[in-house]
Amino acid sequence: MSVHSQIKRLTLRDLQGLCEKQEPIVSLTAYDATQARLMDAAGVDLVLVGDSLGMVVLGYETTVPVTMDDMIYHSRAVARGLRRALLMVDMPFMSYTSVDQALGNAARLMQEGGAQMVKLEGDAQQVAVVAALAHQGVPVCAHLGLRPQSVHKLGGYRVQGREATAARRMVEDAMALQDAGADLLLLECVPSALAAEIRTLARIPVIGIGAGPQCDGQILVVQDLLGMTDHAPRFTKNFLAGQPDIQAALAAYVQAVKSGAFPAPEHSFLA
Ligand SMILES: Nc1nc(=O)c2c([nH]1)NC[C@@H]1CN(c3ccc(C(=O)N[C@@H](CCC(=O)O)C(=O)O)cc3)CN21
Ligand SMILES: CC(C)C(=O)C(=O)O
Ligand SMILES: [Mg+2]
Repeated sequence: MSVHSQIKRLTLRDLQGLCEKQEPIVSLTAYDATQARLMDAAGVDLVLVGDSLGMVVLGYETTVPVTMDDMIYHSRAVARGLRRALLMVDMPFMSYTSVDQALGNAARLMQEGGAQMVKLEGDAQQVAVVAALAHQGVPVCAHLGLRPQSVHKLGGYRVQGREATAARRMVEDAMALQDAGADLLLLECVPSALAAEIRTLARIPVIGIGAGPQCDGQILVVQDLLGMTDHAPRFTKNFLAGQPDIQAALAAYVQAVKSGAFPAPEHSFLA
């Protein structure tokens, strides 16, 4: 056995273990091998090749134009940079409209892209797809709240679940996706109290972005953390400010999430 195989690759069970120990799961997006290598070394637990790459890497206005080939190209690069972190990859817009299509595309993300888990934006409509993936042994993260692939339907990137009926529906959707076999929930742009309620009810880890401090883990887009984006959403923070280099910024983010210092109230939506 070579010395290079000594570092253990995290698994879904390890993420569940962190959750049970109440140790926050630290997650970031990555789009290339250099980013992946640096965040892996900094102790990031879960790396997402997000379809946000359409915006922050490719310069589109939304994530809608992103293709399966785009996702696989970047996943392969990120996979080469990781030794410890678990690799999750987004299923892009319209790549999971039926069970058969979702199975075929998840297979490509795992076999060609090196994904250990896939993520899809969903509500109760995606229960059959999540169940089919789970039955085939594909770990799945269900992304609720603000679902950027629906931006043209939503009419903008807004906080979701502010009204009582929408909040109720989100709780029901989260439970339905969990019961269908989802292994993780990701909540984007939801009031902190709603995220806390879903986390209390869920028996699987809940990762938040703009979902307040009471989640089992936190995720950010790496360009926001490094202060590279034009108008970063308010739930982000520039962790490079005051740090000498990118390694130090990544270490500061890991420390801030593990200690519970991030997100602070100004990064959260109170209602
Ligand atoms: N750089 C970047 N960071 C992200 O977090 C991100 C992307 N790109 N692209 C894909 C989606 C789109 N996301 C976004 C984009 C904008 C807002 C935003 O401006 N939100 C308002 C909230 C408005 C309200 O109160 O309803 C904000 O002020 O943060 C939120 C999420 C999150 N994702
Ligand atoms: C913002 C995260 C959760 C995401 O889905 C992405 O980067 O595409
Ligand atoms: Mg995404």
